[in-house]
Parts: sequence; C-alpha cells; structure tokens
Amino acid sequence: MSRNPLAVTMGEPAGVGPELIGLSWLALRTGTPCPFYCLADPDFLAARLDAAGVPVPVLTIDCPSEAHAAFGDGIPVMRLASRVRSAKAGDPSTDDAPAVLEAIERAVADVVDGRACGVVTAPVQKETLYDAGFAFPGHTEFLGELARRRGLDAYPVMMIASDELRVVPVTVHVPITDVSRLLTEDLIVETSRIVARELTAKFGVATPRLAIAGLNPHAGEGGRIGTEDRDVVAPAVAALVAEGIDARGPQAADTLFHASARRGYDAAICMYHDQALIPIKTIAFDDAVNVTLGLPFVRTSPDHGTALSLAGTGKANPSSFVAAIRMAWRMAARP
Ligand SMILES: NC(=O)C1=CN([C@@H]2O[C@H](COP(=O)(O)OP(=O)(O)OC[C@H]3O[C@@H](n4cnc5c(N)ncnc54)[C@H](O)[C@@H]3O)[C@@H](O)[C@H]2O)C=CC1
Ligand SMILES: NCC(=O)COP(=O)(O)O
Repeated sequence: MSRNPLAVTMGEPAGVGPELIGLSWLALRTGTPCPFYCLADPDFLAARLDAAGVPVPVLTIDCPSEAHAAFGDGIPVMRLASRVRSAKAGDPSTDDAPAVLEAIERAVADVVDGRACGVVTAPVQKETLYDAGFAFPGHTEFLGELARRRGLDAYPVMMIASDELRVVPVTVHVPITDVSRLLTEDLIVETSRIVARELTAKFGVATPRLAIAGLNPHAGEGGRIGTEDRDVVAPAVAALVAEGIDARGPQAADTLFHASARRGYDAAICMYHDQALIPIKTIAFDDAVNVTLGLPFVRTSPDHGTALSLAGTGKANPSSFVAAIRMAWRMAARP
C-alpha cells in the first residue's frame, strides 16, 4: 500500500466521537480499504469502546506508517502526550481540552509533513473549548491557522456535502445580529471562487454552477425588504459572472432547496449558518459530510456534533463518520 493513511482525531472524549471511530472501523475494515489511524489516548479509547459495547481492539502504533499493517486487526492509535483526564460520557470538561487540541494539531503536522494523506476530525464540544481559552470558532478556522503557522496559504471555507445537495455558509459561527454587518461583496466573491475551484479539483465537477442565496425574504424585493441583496449580494454575483463563474442570484432562499431546484446547481452559497445547514441536515443528516475547502490538505468530518445524550451508549449512527472517512480517502487520491 503506497498511500499514507488518514489521520482521525479523537474529538471530545465526552461525546460520541470515540465510539463512532470504533463503529466506523467496524464498517471499514473490510471491503474498499480506507486505512486510518486515530490520534487519541489509547487507554481512554479502549475503555470507552468497551463501556459502549463496541468490540474493537485498540492497537498502539509508533508511527503512522504502521497503520496499514495494523488496520486489519484493530484501530491503530498514535498516543497523544496529553492524557484524557475526565472523559465522563455526556459530561465534557475543560480538563480534556489539551488532549482534544493536541489531536488536531498532530493530525495537521502529520498531513503537512507527509505522514498522513488527509485529516478526519471527530466532533468537539465548542463551548467547552471556548471555556478553556480556545480562540477559534471551530475546526475550520483553527485548521486554517495551523496551516498558516506552517507557512502554507489557507482560506478555509466550510462546505457540507451529500449526494443530494452541497451548501456553503458565507458567514459561519456568528450571531445572527452580526450577519448583515459581516456580509461583504469581497467575502461572497472570495468564498464562491474557492467553491468553484474546488468543486472541480475535489469533486470533479467540470463547470461548476453556483446558486447564490439572497439574505432577505424574497431576496429583498428590490431593496424593499432589506438592502443587502441589492447592495452586496447582487454586485458579488455580477463580479463572479464577470470572472466567468456560473453564478446565479441572489435567489430567494425559500425555494432554493426543493428537489427540482437542487438539480439546477452544484453548490448553494448561503449567507448564514442555518440557511445552509438546515436544508442539508433535513435532507441528508445521516450521510452528509463537512469538508473544509481552501486548505492545503484534505479535511472532512461528520456533519453532526458531539450528541452528548447518546455518548457511551454505542447507539449513535456512524454513517456520517464513515462517509467522512470515505470522502477524505477519495479526495486524497485526486492529483
Ligand atoms: N465539527 C464539529 O466539531 C462540530 C461540533 N459541534 C458541537 O457539538 C455540540 C453539540 O451540538 P448540537 O447542536 O447538540 O448538535 P449534535 O449534532 O451533537 O446533536 C443534534 C441532534 O442530533 C442527534 N445526533 C447527532 N449525531 C448523531 C448520530 N451520529 N447518531 C444519531 N443521532 C445523532 C443528537 O442526539 C441530537 O438530538 C456543540 O458543542 C457543537 O458546537 C456541532 C457540529 C459540528
Ligand atoms: N455547524 C457546523 C460546525 O459546527 C462545523 O464546525 P467545524 O468545527 O468543522 O468548523
């Protein structure tokens, strides 16, 4: 096997991530191989899998290149320097923030230094990380920062992708009262450029079609219901078209996501988080994948969060996690 394995981060120890890594291994150990290793505290991971009734061996490895040989027998784990200290299922603790963040940092180091072919992240408990002093809204922005610290260009863009729909929020983890102020022509144009470029590079779409959603009801009714669509979104669409990008909008968001509308574009560029994530999580919660565009490496994750109430039960559905691993493996194979 010549390709490097995928690096999978442990995520929030109190969430469903650790047991979903085990359930994903069970789903992926046979059939089309997507070998991965996990960056985790192996003692914690083994204990959580055991408690959740997920019968998967945990095998400590010394370097990612050992993952291929180990993968058939269990989850290969690279041991973190930080131990998981609290790890009560369903009860996140800031004590575990160092381990959570070390896993992400080590995964990026592995992919940038050529030991891994891509990064798949398990969900983190954002509020807990914020309480511990984490200064980024989420993985998306943190991964961009880690790439830049390594001297690499990064303009991270969040896309949630499924077979039925791909969506991109232009503003992401910001209060709804800030959306109008943060939405600029430049932000819409730069985000859409990256989406158009990476639909070709990562998804093989030869001539990407972008649907640009309006911000206001009915895309503003010519400025009568809010001025942002007229003054910000429409000029951004014109600039994209002038660059030769097939962008249409601003389109009324309420009629952008039904089945026949979805056949008219390859990605919907949405103005705020829930405008993008409500439709895709309604249509494809079980198999949609969060993929970060604009990074110098492949990163995917499941579309869901830590699902604390399911943690430790072994009952969380691993299908989005499995889809995230498969997508990362496919993307990493592209030239
Ligand atoms: N990439 C990441 O690290 C992400 C992290 N989060 C974080 O997760 C935490 C919890 O967020 P919520 O809004 O509660 O979303 P959530 O996705 O954790 O849960 C929402 C609902 O979906 C259910 N659910 C989630 N995953 C499931 C699965 N695999 N199988 C079956 N049911 C599942 C949960 O039980 C809950 O009813 C927050 O701190 C949030 O920031 C949320 C999304 C992505
Ligand atoms: N709601 C999507 C989400 O929270 C994903 O965040 P990230 O941690 O992947 O940046």
